[in-house]
Formats: sequence, structure tokens, C-alpha cells
Amino acid sequence: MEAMSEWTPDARELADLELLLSGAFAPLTGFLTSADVDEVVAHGRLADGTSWPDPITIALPESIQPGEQVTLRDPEGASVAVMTVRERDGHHAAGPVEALDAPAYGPFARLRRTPEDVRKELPDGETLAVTMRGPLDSPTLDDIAATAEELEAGILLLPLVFGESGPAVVRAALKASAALPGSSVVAVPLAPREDPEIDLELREHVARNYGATEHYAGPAPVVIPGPPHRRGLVVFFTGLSGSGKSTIARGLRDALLERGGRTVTYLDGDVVRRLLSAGLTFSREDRDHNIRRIGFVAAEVARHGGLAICAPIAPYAETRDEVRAMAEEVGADFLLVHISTPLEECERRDRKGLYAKARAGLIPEFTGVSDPYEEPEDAELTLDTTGMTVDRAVSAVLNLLTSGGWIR
Ligand SMILES: Nc1ncnc2c1ncn2[C@@H]1O[C@H](COP(=O)(O)OS(=O)(=O)O)[C@@H](OP(=O)(O)O)[C@H]1O
Ligand SMILES: Nc1ncnc2c1ncn2[C@@H]1O[C@H](COP(=O)(O)OP(=O)(O)O)[C@@H](O)[C@H]1O
Repeated sequence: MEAMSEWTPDARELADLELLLSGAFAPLTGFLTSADVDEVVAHGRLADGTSWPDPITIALPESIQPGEQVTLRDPEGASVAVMTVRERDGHHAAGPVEALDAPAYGPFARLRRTPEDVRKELPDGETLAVTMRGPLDSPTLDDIAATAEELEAGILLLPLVFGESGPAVVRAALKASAALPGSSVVAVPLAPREDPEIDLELREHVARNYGATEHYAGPAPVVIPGPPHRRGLVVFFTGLSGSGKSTIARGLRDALLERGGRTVTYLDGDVVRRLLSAGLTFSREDRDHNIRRIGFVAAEVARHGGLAICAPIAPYAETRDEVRAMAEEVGADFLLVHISTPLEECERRDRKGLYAKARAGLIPEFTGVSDPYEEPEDAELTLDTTGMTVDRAVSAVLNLLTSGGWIR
């Protein structure tokens, strides 16, 4: 028998999957077909006419074809569900999903209950469900209490948890619950939708599935991002070998440590290749692995408010974009610094004699000689170090950090 395909969906797809499996997205039992998607987008209905506001879809690798089953895993490797692929439409695949006995973990996992379970415990009569993505202030709490009293309804608080702020929303719900006698809290992994109307309708659908007779949409959270000097930051240098990345990166690290005020991690290229990426070659695939590993560590540093400096060649635009996304996903900022020193100058410097060897054909796939370098079009700073002192180059980067408020 052929081994079943496996796939790890992205965070948003996994959240939708959990809602499909729990019944919170009833009547849906799987990812939508293209016919359903078209009808939802055009008329807010499924192909069979049932009202439904948002296309719930999943992207799967092209290799997984209709008729196949695929095990959907979370990033930590737990098998969450089996999907039977019924249709493919470009990247998207459609088909029903069936729950596997995945262990429940994650903050407040005990509060992620199924609608069926919750409905059993609801008192008879009306239920006012409050979906919330942020804390409820006291006027809102008073409003909810008054509405519930008027409707003679019980209160069900549904913190919508997705992403980094998820646990904080549950804490806010538990706090609100303490102020609303008789209320209960159930965490629901509903990712926000871009269109506010669709978002609201989807919240209503989910609330009804949890037994709500009335829905109260908690106010949109006021997001006040911390000031830049408190936010995590990834400073990512890219450029040819010998362009000056490591020299400037080290100069930047030293200058930041001398000033104080920020914790700094420098992911030195040689150290990375020796430890984190030991054994990797310079094939496209291995370079991508290398850059993703660097991005992963840098994002972890930045998640906790640190400043990470990295200086690999990182020749591919797509992979650099991935690292930017990894940093932004954890609420950090990302600055791409392109050290654009031209090949001729890098080759003239030829500090390690590598260009000579590459020209002699002794090093295959050498960036700039026999391997590509995709010039960034999205760099926050571009520096050609030809005829420039190291101090000036470091100052230019420091200026960028100062002008954006990342250092004071
Ligand atoms: N084939 C080939 N192409 C490019 N570079 C090569 C190659 N083989 C070895 N080296 C040496 O490895 C350093 C680049 O490693 P990186 O990890 O930064 O490369 S990448 O981002 O994964 O493409 C690079 O170091 P720097 O000079 O510091 O950039 C080279 O010294
Ligand atoms: N303005 C400058 N900035 C950075 N490096 C410079 C500059 N001018 C000359 N160099 C020299 O260029 C070389 C760059 O090497 P390195 O920093 O190891 O490059 P990379 O890390 O990009 O391979 C060093 O020998 C450095 O002294």
C-alpha cells in the first residue's frame, strides 16, 4: 500500500481545520469546492443555497491529487486530521476532513471545547454569546450585562484566539467572566477575516453553532504596538561574498553593545554554517534551508524583543521574503540591508581567494560567478561599499535604526 501523504497547513488553515472538526463551522464538514467558493464569494451562500459568509479553503501541494487521502499535521508533528481530496482547483484542494485523536495542547487548551459539548451545558432559554478579540472595558461590560438581563439570557464569552495575542484574549475573557455572574468562557480559534462584514457574519455563525440565540460582537481591539525601540528587530544583510556584510554586521553589533539599551544576537555566517547548518551545501535547496534556519532563530530572538543581526548571502528573493514574513508574524520588524558592492570589487578584494578558485572551476555554484544572486527590490537600505570606509557603512545602518526609532 502506498504511504499516505502528509501536509502541514499554515496557521490560518489549521485554525479553520479545528473549527471544521469541532463543528463550530457546521454545516461545513470540509474545505470548500470551487463551486461552493464561487457561490460564497458572489452571493454569501454555498452551492446548495445554505447561507455561508466566507470561503474556507486549504492549499495543498500539487502532488496530492483527487482521490487521495492526506494526513494534516500541526507544526509540532501531531496528526490532526485526515482529508479526503475530492477536487483540485489550482493550489486549493477540497474535501471532507475527519478528526484524528490529536493531543490537545497549547495555552488554555482546556477551554477549547466543541459546540456539542458546550450546548449540552447551556441553561434552558436564551444565550447571549459575546465574541471578543480584545479586552472588554467597563462600559462594554455594563452594556453586555444590561443586554443579557433584558433578554433574560445566559452569557457565553467566546474569546477568538489566533496568533500571538490569543492567550491575552482568553485572559481578558476570564477577567470579564469574573465580572459577569453566571457567564462561561470557551476559546474559539477563529482567525480574523479582512472584510469586517464577513468577519462579523462568520462570528455570528460560529456563535449560533455554540448555542447562542443572540450575538454581541465585542469591540475591535485597540492595537497599540510598542514603540520601535521595544519591539523585536531583525537586521538582515544580504549581498555577494566579500561585499562587506560580515564586516558591517560586526561593526553594527559592536556599536549597539557599546551604546547599550538593546539585547543583540549576531548570527555569524561562519558559525551558522558550522553549527546550525552543518552539512548543508550551496545548492539552491540547501541555501534555502540555511536561510530559513537563520530566519527561524532570528525570529525567535525578535519574538522576545531582541535585536537579531544576520549576514548570509541569501541570494533568493523568495526566501528573503519568507524570513521577513517570519519576523513580522511574531510582531517584530524586519530591515533588509543590501550590501550592493559590485562583483568586480568583491572579486578584487577576494579576501579568501574564493573567487580565483571559482573562476578556475574549483568551487562549483559560486554566487555571482556560476550561481545566481537576485538583487533585492525591497531593501530598506542599499550600500555599495566601494571606496567607502567601514565606519561610514556602519554609520549608515545606525542612522537607519535611529531614524526609524529602533535605537535611541
Ligand atoms: N558556492 C559558494 N557560493 C557562495 N559562497 C560560498 C560557496 N562556497 C563556499 N562559500 C563561502 O560560504 C559563504 C556563504 O555562505 P552563506 O551561508 O552566507 O550562503 S547562502 O546564504 O546560504 O547562499 C561565503 O562567505 P562570505 O564571503 O562571508 O559571504 C563563502 O566564503
Ligand atoms: N566600507 C566597507 N564595508 C565593509 N567592508 C569593507 C568596506 N571597505 C572595504 N571592506 C573590506 O571588504 C571585505 C569584506 O569582507 P566581508 O565583510 O567578510 O564580506 P562578506 O561577509 O560580505 O563576505 C573586508 O576585507 C573588508 O575589510
